[in-house]
Amino acid sequence: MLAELSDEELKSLLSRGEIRASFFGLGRVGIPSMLAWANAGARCIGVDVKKDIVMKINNGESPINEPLVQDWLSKFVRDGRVRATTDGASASRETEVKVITVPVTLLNGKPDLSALEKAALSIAAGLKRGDLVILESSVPPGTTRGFLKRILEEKTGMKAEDDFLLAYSPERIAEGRAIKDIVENYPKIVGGIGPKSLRVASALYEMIAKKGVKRMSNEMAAEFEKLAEGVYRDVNIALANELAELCRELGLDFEEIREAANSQPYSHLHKPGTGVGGLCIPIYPVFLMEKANSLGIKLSLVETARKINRDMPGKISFLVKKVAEIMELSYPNIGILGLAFRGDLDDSRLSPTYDLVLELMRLGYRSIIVHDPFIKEDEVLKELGVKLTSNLEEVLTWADIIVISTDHSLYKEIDFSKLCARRRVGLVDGRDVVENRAGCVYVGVGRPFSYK
Ligand SMILES: NC(=O)c1ccc[n+]([C@@H]2O[C@H](COP(=O)([O-])OP(=O)(O)OC[C@H]3O[C@@H](n4cnc5c(N)ncnc54)[C@H](O)[C@@H]3O)[C@@H](O)[C@H]2O)c1
Ligand SMILES: CC(=O)N[C@@H]1[C@@H](OP(=O)(O)OP(=O)(O)OC[C@H]2O[C@@H](n3ccc(=O)[nH]c3=O)[C@H](O)[C@@H]2O)O[C@H](CO)[C@@H](O)[C@@H]1O
Repeated sequence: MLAELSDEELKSLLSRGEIRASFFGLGRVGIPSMLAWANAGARCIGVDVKKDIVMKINNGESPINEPLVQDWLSKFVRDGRVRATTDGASASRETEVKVITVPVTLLNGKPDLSALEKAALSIAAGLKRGDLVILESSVPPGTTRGFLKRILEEKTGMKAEDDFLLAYSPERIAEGRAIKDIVENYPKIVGGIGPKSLRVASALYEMIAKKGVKRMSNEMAAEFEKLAEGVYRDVNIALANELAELCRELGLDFEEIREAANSQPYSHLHKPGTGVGGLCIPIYPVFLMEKANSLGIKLSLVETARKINRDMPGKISFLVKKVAEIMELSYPNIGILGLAFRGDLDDSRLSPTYDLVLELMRLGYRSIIVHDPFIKEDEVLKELGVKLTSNLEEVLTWADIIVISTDHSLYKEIDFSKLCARRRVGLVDGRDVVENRAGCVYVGVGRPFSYK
């Protein structure tokens, strides 16, 4: 029984490979999380509903593009330290620790806990007295002590904290540096349903996160902390978007203002852009607003910020319209650079580029091609009848107006002034990343129009 062991005994068991852990949800968070536990000594069983992911992992092949993941995965699968299955109940039966990293997103604007429910039922089917369950997905406050605890207790007849341990610990990774974020970059935030759960989960995480553990007063504080991190970002991005528009209309470069303002430690102006995508930042504010509304509280700043960011693709589409008018083009060929929601990733989930395409279509533009260096095909664009290409030259020579939607490093290397010397090109810089733009009909999200 984990709760009967001291912190030292727990750590020693983990490092000696005598603690078995299962991971429910083998995605961009779950795989790095599982590998970080394996790296600390755990014997791991990954669980996913997708057979192809399970098969790839058992073949030592990473289903995701993340630094270190392929090396660590092949090593730990070869050592027998990591394997995967679709059978969650058996994985739960065969492990003392169960970590949940399934997606918790939105369905019709409301929190969607369906994947969490399925994972909880699988875990309950194999939950044993003394086991530890840890929820790592970002969730609305109260999900662990309400939704998750209820399923686990009802299905097993056991009591959380008394019979099995239950903790919440958010994954704070950023795709592209997931393993380093877990193992090196940040302290692990841990909250327990009770003191025993907190102590055992913290002792184990201390073996994984070099920056140690921040023990929270309870599991809801840990849930809330994670959402607060994300909402801080969404609100600050909205502030940047609002100030950038004013700078542009005043003939100022917001990038210059931002850099100067941030030269003192109390200003952290964020970057303006085409919008806010990914499975985190656009979703966390909704979790908090939903909870607040249920208590009759209005988070008006959070709500306003979300609206400002949601409106960005529309604002960018109007800049395209303005550039087309300056160039006297009624139906320009529009090349959008970037489908991924953030630079140098192959993840397009909730990408603002989708909304940008729809807004341009709403303005009557139909001749649109999207470029992305990392994403080869996309169902949504296919359904919209919009071509996706990885051939940058094709787009740069075809487009009358080029829109930078994602801050991929590749786009910062393009010499747009050379391109604009050859022919008249409009350039809408949705991420204010273009330096050499002389000769283009240019406007940035936070930079004024220039035609020379
Ligand atoms: N992606 C990020 O940058 C990030 C960062 C921090 C936190 N998070 C949180 O982590 C969660 C997961 O994000 P992700 O990017 O890893 O998602 P993902 O879509 O990459 O991976 C989720 C995996 O879970 C699997 N799955 C779904 N239902 C399942 C079930 N019932 N049992 C087992 N597996 C199941 C899916 O098949 C998929 O492989 C998010 O909801 C978010 O709250 C994400
Ligand atoms: C653990 C976790 O949840 N980690 C999160 C993860 O978040 P993420 O992977 O979703 O990436 P973000 O960087 O937040 O970008 C989201 C969208 O916002 C746009 N954006 C961003 C900054 C800006 O100044 N202006 C913008 O317009 C950007 O283009 C993109 O569309 O990593 C971040 C650190 O990278 C963390 O802080 C954040 O908690």
